[in-house]
Amino acid sequence: MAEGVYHQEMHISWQEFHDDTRKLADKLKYREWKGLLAITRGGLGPATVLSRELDIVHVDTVCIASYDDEKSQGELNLLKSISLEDQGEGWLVIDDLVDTGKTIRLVRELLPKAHVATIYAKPAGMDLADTYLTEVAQDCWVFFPWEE
Ligand SMILES: O=P(O)(O)OC[C@H]1O[C@H](OP(=O)(O)OP(=O)(O)O)[C@H](O)[C@@H]1O
Repeated sequence: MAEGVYHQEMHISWQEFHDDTRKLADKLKYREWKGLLAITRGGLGPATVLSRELDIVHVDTVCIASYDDEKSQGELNLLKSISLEDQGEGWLVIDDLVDTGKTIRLVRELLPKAHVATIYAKPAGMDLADTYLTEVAQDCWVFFPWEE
């Protein structure tokens, strides 16, 4: 593990990811969504499951890169933005994790009325997610199955 702010790690299996994303979907079934936006790349896996669970066919991406391989976050790089009517009202944005909240802050600037959901949330950024499933300690680095 890299030195610095991370002192623990958590490895999520494909089964755990699938189970957790279905539980997140249950929290999001209270309304119809106009569409689903995945924040790349971490939101792509959850978007596959959510689009089925919530029966959303209109799926698009907001492409943002930040962390490098050394677990340090560089400047956010907005590779593909999106423009929606009504400031994103009625749209669901999905990411795997909110950590510092920098990524979601940028998405909220683009789509202030969209509903932002993540499966996992760390304390520093959790208030920026409208819905999340599970809190993770700030000093824990999460490994997703698609990264192993
Ligand atoms: O709350 P923050 O501190 O902004 O961190 C969370 C973001 O970091 C990860 O993406 P990353 O930039 O590593 O890119 P990836 O999804 O391509 O792995 C994750 O998928 C979130 O998008």
